[in-house]
Amino acid sequence: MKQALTITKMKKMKQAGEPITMLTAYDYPSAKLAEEAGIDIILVGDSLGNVVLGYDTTIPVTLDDMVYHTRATVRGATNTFVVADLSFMTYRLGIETTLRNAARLMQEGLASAVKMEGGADIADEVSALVRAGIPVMGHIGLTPQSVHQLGGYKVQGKLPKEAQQLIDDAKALEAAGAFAVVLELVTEPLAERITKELSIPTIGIGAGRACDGQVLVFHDLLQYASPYREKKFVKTYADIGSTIRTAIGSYVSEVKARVFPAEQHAFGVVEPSVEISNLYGGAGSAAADPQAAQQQPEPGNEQVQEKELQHQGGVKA
Ligand SMILES: Nc1nc(=O)c2c([nH]1)NC[C@@H]1CN(c3ccc(C(=O)N[C@@H](CCC(=O)O)C(=O)O)cc3)CN21
Ligand SMILES: CC(C)C(=O)C(=O)O
Ligand SMILES: [Mg+2]
Repeated sequence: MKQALTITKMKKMKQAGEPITMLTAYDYPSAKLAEEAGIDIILVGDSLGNVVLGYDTTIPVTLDDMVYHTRATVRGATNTFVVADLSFMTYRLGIETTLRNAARLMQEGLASAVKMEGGADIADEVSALVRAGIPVMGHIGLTPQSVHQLGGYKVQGKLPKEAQQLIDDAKALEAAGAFAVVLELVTEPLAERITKELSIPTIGIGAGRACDGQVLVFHDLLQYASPYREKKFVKTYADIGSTIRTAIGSYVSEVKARVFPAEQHAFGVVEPSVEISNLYGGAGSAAADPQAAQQQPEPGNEQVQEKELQHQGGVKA
């Protein structure tokens, strides 16, 4: 069984130029499959608000939602480094609240680390968590919890002033002790520059090819009923959405047409040829006694038959 990644090994991977792979997953089966596929890091992202809870944004996601999903995810991926998002406002109400909330993700959710959106503005919160032994992954660029402030899900850092702010934010996170930084929806040249200037790994989503790692959302890359499946930053690796839709459609048609359930899916249906031949000690004797072979057991008589079988077995032994 492979060993879970550590934050020390992630830094070594950056130095060695070995890409780090991260995938969001929100529950037991998706985490299990991601671990089996060899993913380096699982992120229990607050994007679960969009893809599994059906909200328009990540803002309604609560800390309870995150704890619940993190715990389920960790149960499915016991040998993978699991990072959990601190949800909207859970790290903006002071250091003490931030520590308490992150502690819940670690103790109740069993996460290995937390992620939070922001740069220099949350450096104090980041360093307080790190001092408390909680590894922190930063997240800058498009920060979806601020979607209303940003005016939409747009590429960030296009203007020189904005780009400089993002570089400063990345450095502030590194100085505060973050072990990695997610760069979301920033231009490739900016992501390259930040990646070069940091000693900690950058993990990109819609941030181009130069990052030390990449992250995508489970439901996006698998086209699993995701609202973001056709975006430029996503690549579709499978279309399980249409596989599921087609399969459920077949189930519906077969039930409507009384094709399913068939005889093999039902209990207590006796196939005389099999049962009777067993009763008389093998296919040969059943064939030798055509009257016995035709004998139909009465419905609900299975128990009696089973006793007879046992008796036969006892006599033979
Ligand atoms: N399923 C899922 N995947 C995600 O990647 C994701 C979420 N949910 N929820 C939270 C945020 C929202 N995200 C988004 C949402 C929309 C765009 C988008 O429409 N981008 C435009 C770029 C617009 C521009 O050029 O400025 C695009 O066409 O890709 C990007 C990221 C990323 N995050
Ligand atoms: C897209 C990633 C970085 C994220 O924060 C999430 O899935 O919530
Ligand atoms: Mg998130």
